[in-house]
Amino acid sequence: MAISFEHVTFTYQAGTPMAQTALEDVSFNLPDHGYLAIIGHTGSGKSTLVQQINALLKPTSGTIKIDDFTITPNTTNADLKPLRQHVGMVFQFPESQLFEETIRKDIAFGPQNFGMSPEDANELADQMLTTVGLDISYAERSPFELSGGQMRRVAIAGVLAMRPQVLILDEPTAGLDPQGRQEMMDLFEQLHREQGLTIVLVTHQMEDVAEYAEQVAIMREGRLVKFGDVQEAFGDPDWLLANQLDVPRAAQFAQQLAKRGFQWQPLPLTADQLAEQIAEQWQKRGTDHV
Ligand SMILES: Nc1ncnc2c1ncn2[C@@H]1O[C@H](COP(=O)(O)OP(=O)(O)OP(=O)(O)O)[C@@H](O)[C@H]1O
Repeated sequence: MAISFEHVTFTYQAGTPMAQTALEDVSFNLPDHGYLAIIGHTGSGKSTLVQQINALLKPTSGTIKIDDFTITPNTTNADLKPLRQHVGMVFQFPESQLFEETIRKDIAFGPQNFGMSPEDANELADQMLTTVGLDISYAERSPFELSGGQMRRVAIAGVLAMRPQVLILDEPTAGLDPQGRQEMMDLFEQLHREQGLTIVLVTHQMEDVAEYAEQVAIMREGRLVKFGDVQEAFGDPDWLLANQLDVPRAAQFAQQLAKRGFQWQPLPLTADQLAEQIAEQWQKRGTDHV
């Protein structure tokens, strides 16, 4: 699903003395099947922005378009119900929302709530369990017997069982160890690639942005200060540093090597990109010597 924001502003407790503007005149276009990372400091408006995409919050002014859905300040909740089915949201620590006695029941809860028969919902739950990389033998177990990372997978299976076309991930790897983090990010990459899911990822991990995202939105104090392809937006590390944002490690390393004669086109942002360009330049140097 393509997502566009046109001059979106959002104020918490608008019209009261407690009013707090969290988004200010935000506009962007994300293509269908995009993979967008949203980065920025604490309090810059990232969570508020993603909650507009599944219409948990409606704009105070401006318009949001998600495929054929249009959200304005006047859109009613009844109009938004079908949209919410298309947009799945994985909050931070989603495992805290597990509550059923068995894993199968927990995953099947959403689809059944939306009218699917228990048999079909159970079958779908088993499929989703496999999709998130858990064995079917887990289905009858209590979700609370699992490790933290496995519980998170069950919670994600519950979101996927609603068959969303957009998946919003708000710091989905928080609290996981490095291997768990990588496995989780690889799962989202697979869903994006194989099932064409549009992904919107809120993260503080620049390495993940460089490795997985295609587009990046950089927020500062409620404003969108940069939006574009990751390569383009991260191509100027000095700008990132000036905005107190981390530079991906591979790009830092590439900058050091630039002082020793390496030339980058474009600047490598991941270890793979760096290795590939170094190999090309070594090969070229070898040929030049001959
Ligand atoms: N429920 C709320 N009521 C009033 N103000 C809020 C509310 N939620 C967030 N804010 C304010 O809105 C602004 C943006 O907050 P938001 O949570 O969207 O930022 P964030 O970039 O997601 O931060 P973090 O990285 O800490 O999650 C902040 O100034 C915050 O204090």
